[in-house]
Amino acid sequence: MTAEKSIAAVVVDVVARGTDRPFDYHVPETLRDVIEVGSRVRVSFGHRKVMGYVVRLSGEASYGRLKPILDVMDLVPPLTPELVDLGLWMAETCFCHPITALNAMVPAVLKGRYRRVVRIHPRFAPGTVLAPEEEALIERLRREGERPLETVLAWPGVSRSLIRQLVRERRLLVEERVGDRVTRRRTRWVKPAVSGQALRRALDALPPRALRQREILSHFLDRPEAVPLSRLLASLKAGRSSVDSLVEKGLLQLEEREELRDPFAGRSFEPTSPLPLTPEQERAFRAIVGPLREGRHHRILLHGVTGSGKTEVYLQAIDETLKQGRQAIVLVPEISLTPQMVARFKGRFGPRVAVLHSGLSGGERFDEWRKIRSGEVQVAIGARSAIFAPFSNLGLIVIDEEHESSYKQEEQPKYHAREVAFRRGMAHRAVVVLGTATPAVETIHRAGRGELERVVLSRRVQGRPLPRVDVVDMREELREGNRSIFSRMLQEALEQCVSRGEQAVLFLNRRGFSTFVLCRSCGKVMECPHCDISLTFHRTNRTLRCHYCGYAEPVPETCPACGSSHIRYFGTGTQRVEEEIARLFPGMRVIRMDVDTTNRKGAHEELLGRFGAGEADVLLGTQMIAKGLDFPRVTLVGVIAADIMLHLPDFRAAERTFQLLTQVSGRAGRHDLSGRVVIQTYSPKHYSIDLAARTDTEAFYRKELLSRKQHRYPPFCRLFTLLFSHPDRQAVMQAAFEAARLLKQALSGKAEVLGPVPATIPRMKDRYRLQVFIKYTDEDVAKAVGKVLRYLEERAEDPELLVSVDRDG
Ligand SMILES: Nc1ncnc2c1ncn2[C@@H]1O[C@H](COP(=O)(O)OP(=O)(O)OP(=O)(O)O)[C@@H](O)[C@H]1O
Ligand SMILES: [Zn+2]
Ligand SMILES: [Zn+2]
Repeated sequence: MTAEKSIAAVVVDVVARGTDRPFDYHVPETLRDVIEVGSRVRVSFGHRKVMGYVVRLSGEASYGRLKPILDVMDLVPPLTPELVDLGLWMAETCFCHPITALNAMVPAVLKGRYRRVVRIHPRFAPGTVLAPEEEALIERLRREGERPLETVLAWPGVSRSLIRQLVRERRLLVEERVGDRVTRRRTRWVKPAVSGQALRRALDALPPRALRQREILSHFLDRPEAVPLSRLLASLKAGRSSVDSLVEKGLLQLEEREELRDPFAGRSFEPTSPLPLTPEQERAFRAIVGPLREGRHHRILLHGVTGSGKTEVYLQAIDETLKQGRQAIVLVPEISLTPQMVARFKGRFGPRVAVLHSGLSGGERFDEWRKIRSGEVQVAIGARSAIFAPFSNLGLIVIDEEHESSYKQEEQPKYHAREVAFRRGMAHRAVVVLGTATPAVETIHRAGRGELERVVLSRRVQGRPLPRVDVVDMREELREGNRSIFSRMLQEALEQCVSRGEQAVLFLNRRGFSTFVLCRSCGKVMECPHCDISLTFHRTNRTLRCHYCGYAEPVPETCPACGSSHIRYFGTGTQRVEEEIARLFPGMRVIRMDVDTTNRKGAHEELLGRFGAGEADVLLGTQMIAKGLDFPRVTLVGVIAADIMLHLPDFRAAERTFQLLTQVSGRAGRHDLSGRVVIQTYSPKHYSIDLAARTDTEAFYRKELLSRKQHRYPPFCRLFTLLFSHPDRQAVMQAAFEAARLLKQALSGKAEVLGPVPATIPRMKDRYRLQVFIKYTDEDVAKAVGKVLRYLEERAEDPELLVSVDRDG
């Protein structure tokens, strides 16, 4: 009986006011066997046909007459019921449309694609008189069948008005088709079409000069199983025609098979076996597998210093997970999804691992995802969105470098992978492990309150010491007449390191260095005409670009404000440092890694490979080299300017600085050679820098928590940031002040409403931007905020007004 599947609640692929709830559809008898919660379906919505996801199946309708589900799009639903549930929860907690949340969980190629097709009207009246161009169009459509509208419009003599005319006369139909962008890779295979005996007879009957055909038949006599056509032809040096004639004779047959793309095809990974664990690692391992074996949801913070062997613990815990027939997800920040990291997982688990990273093509990503959905692989490793890997029996979720800000998505749905992991962990009774040397302040706070178990790895493996860290006060350097980017201490250390034949990593925070263009006569800084932000200088093609809207202009010869020709422009920070190294240390070999040198596919990997092979003395780079790297010959780490991030208007500035410095320092002396770190700064006394240098993690978290408590910031409250934007300054002011007033009224006594104040970038893409902050602890506030926003949206009726909501803590 499938009567309980007669009604489907569908979230449709339409983002508009009023569509943020499921709509009921009737499930025709014929589709009841295939439809499931999580299925993608085609439905009519208004006068359109759209894609949607089934979020509930039942036997009762909320309305009398319902429109039918037109089609179920996949044999296996892309979402599991658990993921559907997760999506609806995300929509609610992230203030986004359910469809936005559901779409975020499937590969991009499955998202709806809509196109219009032209075909001949089924009730086309023959015998009517047609103009020659009409005749030609109809004739061609009759031959070729239904064609996309754009294609038809490109045919000679066809215009929009001609089509409109024929549609009105009921000779043509223009229809909307809903599909996706899925492409499948197919290959041709050949196999015998007859028995071995028949093949033998055919072989005997072939004339001796039909050499290739004889060879092909002998091949199948020895090995009757199917082979890819191209492989057969290559191995026998035969041409396609020989196979074709055997197919024509009915001896062989061709078939198409679908092949899953393998982004790592043809690459071998050195197999590795589990290492004997250190006592600390052993304790961490037991903390994980205990609840894993009991099938109990549990949360663990694995707080281990850099180089303490966290990854080995993950690997062995995953091994245990697989032994129990369950699956594991490992999240790593995109930038540390390095070839080294991938090799460690592939080396241990081989083809049981799917890797999801942004370098894959849409098709490759889809295929990796299907291997997960079908159970062909049991481990998924990837960046943030891999948290949605559609496993059905998760045992373990690992989030490596859990403090990384990239785990929070910046666009809708604005989810945090950590919160999603906890929710999935509960649903599957899985263990969630957050691993890092520098936990997020909120994670430490949660551990302190017993919401997570904290397990510490306090030592590097094999008794390797943590590197010695020196802090250099750059103000002092200037006072003593050193105007170089390099302090004397860093210069000396670099020189010594390289002369010993060892390697150095120099780290530069990209934001820190002047990349803008300045007039030295009047002080004007070149700014984007659409955003209140200075333009960035790009040396390679000598342009000024806006990193927010993409605006570009050539570098001016003279100042647009005063006409002076004393224009000073700076290369990107890393380029400047590279030049300085060339000046100070002629002959030193440098590999530069920044957005400019790594935007080509595979460049990242290639540069790291060359550094690992000893082709350079210095690796110079931005954030992207801060973590995950493990090179035995690196003994010096230099931080060019540590305090840049401290001055960002962000309550996490100190936390981020501490984390970054600790992580970069961790790159030095990880193997037999001992390491050294030099941190250059203008604020050596700041606790985030001082305590990072002294590796006094506990003191840092104590101090930071105290400061957050005093200033009332997360984790001691939760924070909403509402961003209002509009092309008109007056309109945005009005909306933001009105919202703040309403919110203060609605939340009085329950939350603190601050603002509106101009956003950090007060104008972007020609839109003025204001922010309102809400600090609260009471969960009901979230609902009230949602209500006020909806009210404002509905009342404003101004399509130009955009409000975005961001939740923190
Ligand atoms: N039990 C062990 N015995 C010997 N070597 C080990 C052991 N565990 C890990 N190692 C080695 O120690 C090095 C550091 O380990 P790993 O990279 O796992 O540390 P980590 O804590 O993940 O580091 P980070 O957070 O700094 O990236 C690696 O080269 C690893 O192979
Ligand atoms: Zn000027
Ligand atoms: Zn701009």
